[in-house]
Amino acid sequence: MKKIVNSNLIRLFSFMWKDGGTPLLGISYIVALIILSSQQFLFNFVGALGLKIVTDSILAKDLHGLFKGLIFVAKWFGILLIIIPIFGFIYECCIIKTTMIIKENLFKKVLSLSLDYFEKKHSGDFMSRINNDVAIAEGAYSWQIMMLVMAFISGIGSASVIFYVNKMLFLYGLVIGLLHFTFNVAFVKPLKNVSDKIQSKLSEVVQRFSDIVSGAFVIRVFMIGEIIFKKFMQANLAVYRLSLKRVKYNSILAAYNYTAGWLIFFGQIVIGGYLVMKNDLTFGNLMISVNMMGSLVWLFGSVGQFLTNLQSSLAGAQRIFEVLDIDKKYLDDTEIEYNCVPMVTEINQNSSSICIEFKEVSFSYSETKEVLNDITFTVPKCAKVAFVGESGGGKSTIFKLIMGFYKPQKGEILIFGRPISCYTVKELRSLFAYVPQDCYLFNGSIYENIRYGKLNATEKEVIEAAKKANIHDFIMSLPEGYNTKVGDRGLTLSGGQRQKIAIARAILKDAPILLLDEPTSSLDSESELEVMKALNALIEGKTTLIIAHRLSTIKDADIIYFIEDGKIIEKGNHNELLRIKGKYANLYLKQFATKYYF
Ligand SMILES: Nc1ncnc2c1ncn2[C@@H]1O[C@H](COP(=O)(O)OP(=O)(O)OP(=O)(O)O)[C@@H](O)[C@H]1O
Repeated sequence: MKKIVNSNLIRLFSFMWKDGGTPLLGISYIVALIILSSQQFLFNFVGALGLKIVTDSILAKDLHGLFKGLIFVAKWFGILLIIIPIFGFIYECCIIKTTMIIKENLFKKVLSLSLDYFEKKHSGDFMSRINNDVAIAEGAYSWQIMMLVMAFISGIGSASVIFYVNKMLFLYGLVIGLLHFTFNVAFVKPLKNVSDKIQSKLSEVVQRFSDIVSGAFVIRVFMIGEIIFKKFMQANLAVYRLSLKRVKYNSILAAYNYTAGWLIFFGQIVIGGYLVMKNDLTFGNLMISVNMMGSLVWLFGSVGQFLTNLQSSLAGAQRIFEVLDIDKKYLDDTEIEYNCVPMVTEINQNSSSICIEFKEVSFSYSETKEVLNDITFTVPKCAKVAFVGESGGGKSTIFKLIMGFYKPQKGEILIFGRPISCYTVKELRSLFAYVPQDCYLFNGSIYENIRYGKLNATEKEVIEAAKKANIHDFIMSLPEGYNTKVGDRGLTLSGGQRQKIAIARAILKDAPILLLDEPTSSLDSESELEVMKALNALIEGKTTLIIAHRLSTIKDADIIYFIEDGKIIEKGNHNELLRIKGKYANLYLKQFATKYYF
């Protein structure tokens, strides 16, 4: 536990020095931390000295001494009142900057992760870590560390002053403080346990919220709102019950601390008063000791709680570090894994008549099930090649391998005659334009969304691409035209309009290979026709790989591969496949009959 506290704390502080931080930030933070943590002791000390001067002067009927005490207090409080806000401001600036740096590092890391990682994790988990855990971790380097340092400076400083004033009162403070510490520490573990449980349930609550946003459409169509709500309420109620438990512990502790504080105070007055009566202590020194005892008792009473709070915050930091430390194998930088020196020569797209070649490729996501089984095929340059077959056959997996998201366990994939392992990720991805089933539109304008295809495209190029994709007239009919903002996930546009924007984006990219993953599957026949027109503009002169369930869209393909259980079981063009009366013909006739029937 100690090691985790130490290493996570040091790592949190390290963001002030490196990975975006600077020595100036680190030094400013430490100086501000020390000054702010000393403020309580300094105020108490100045106040206590002032009180001593004033009470001793009152008892001696010394008016001059009374004024001296007043001036002393006013001078030092004035100085502190100027210094503390300045360093408070510097401290807050350091905290805000550090949190920004941590978020920046997290964002960069999540951006660099491979598709594989996202396919296995719930997006709500990332959201929870970025929102909740960053805020929790911030507690560690903002107020928790300050409270801890403050308790130590104040407690040890006060103990020294009391020791100097009177040994008996010091002994009383020490014994009573240790008893106080023991009682408070008894609550630390149960409080920590309950806080940890609340944290993990809160993450579940965030995930449920993420479900109702991302799955808004499905929830409504399937009318599963009630069941999703029940699941949310399970987590929400758990947070409520655990929070009540925490409140119960905190209430008992607060009542004890309040009572104990007064009893300690009275005990001190009684012992101190006795010493004053015996002339072993001046009344002024009793005042100093009364003022200082509060800090000593505070140190003993709260250090356990402060350490626990710090530990909880560091658990939040640990969850952030888990993301930052995700293994290299999950980084979207396959060349690290492929262990192949990238070629320095330009990719020669004209050197071969074959665009893509799979040579006895086998692949599985896990050890239990082989998804592609010794698959061999070619895609000639500028051809339109379709992949059809039953769901789960491995069609999308072929696309993922081509784009380098995964590497095959066996066999070789060549693109323009060059092994995929010898491409850098940048080289490889520049070869493809991709139109998925359901296009993701980023928060922002339609113009920005199309321009993601080519970041340095001119306005003319963007408009040209939209015209080719047959979406320009629609965009111009919107009140704000190309500047129209698309909502989160592009929900304000129809499926067909979103697809056409994705096609315009792909046209703008002007890549030699097109990957179309069932681009019309979610559309009605009218929109399908429209999108197919747009696709024809995109396909012209390119090598096109298309996954299709609706066979009407790929009748004109040069080659059709029928995939089943990770194997190619039929190959040919539409007419050839119909002639052999195999699986393709069967599927086509089924779809044709359905269409005819309806
Ligand atoms: N990230 C993943 N991790 C583990 N298994 C996966 C993953 N993605 C796909 N699979 C599994 O691999 C198999 C092939 O999936 P794939 O998506 O390639 O099929 P498909 O032919 O494209 O199906 P569909 O036509 O339904 O899109 C399926 O059994 C699927 O469950």
